[in-house]
Amino acid sequence: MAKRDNPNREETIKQLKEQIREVPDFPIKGIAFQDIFSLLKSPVLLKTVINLLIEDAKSFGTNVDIVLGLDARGFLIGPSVAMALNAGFVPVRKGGKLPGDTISHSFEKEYGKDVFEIQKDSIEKGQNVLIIDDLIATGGTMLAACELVKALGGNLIGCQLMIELPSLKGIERVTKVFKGIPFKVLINY
Ligand SMILES: O=P(O)(O)OC[C@H]1O[C@H](OP(=O)(O)OP(=O)(O)O)[C@H](O)[C@@H]1O
Ligand SMILES: Nc1ncnc2[nH]cnc12
Repeated sequence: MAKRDNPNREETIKQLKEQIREVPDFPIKGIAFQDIFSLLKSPVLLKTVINLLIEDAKSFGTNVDIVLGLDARGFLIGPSVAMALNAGFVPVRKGGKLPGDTISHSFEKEYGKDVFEIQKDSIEKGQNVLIIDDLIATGGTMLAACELVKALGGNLIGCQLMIELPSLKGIERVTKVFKGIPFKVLINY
């Protein structure tokens, strides 16, 4: 959407950012944790942030078949965006949570190691997939999700975030591997 269609966008994003609480030394020492729950508890701001994410998702300009949400905070926003795009929702879950045949990918994030899983039949070959999560820090999490989409033969059309921590260069890391993949971010730090 062109800037003139939503002249208050920048101001609104600034207001959203002000409501995200920073918690020092969580979950481990040295991490400045950006807590989105201090924003989502407001009925007005919840609606605002979801509507802006929907606006961003539509601006990828490609028909999306599947919105892929990342465990767990990606689940808070993914289904609303999927509904607005008339797309389906598929979860990527932490290890051992999904029934049936799955594939997995290990990764490292800002504050530890983890493993992601996806159900083998959740994406059909060639389906257009948009990945959504609340935040990108080092990019380890998003990179793992991109690898899972690739392994299932999905057509990755983009990655969408509510928040980017640019100093950790996560987008740079992902786009080095998945060249040319577009990113959309609502709030930068
Ligand atoms: O860019 P990275 O350094 O990989 O970090 C980003 C990831 O870290 C957080 O998830 P977390 O694993 O804490 O899970 P949660 O959503 O269950 O809280 C966040 O929601 C992202 O998914
Ligand atoms: N600094 C941070 N705040 C919130 N979630 C995160 N995930 C990874 N790094 C994070």
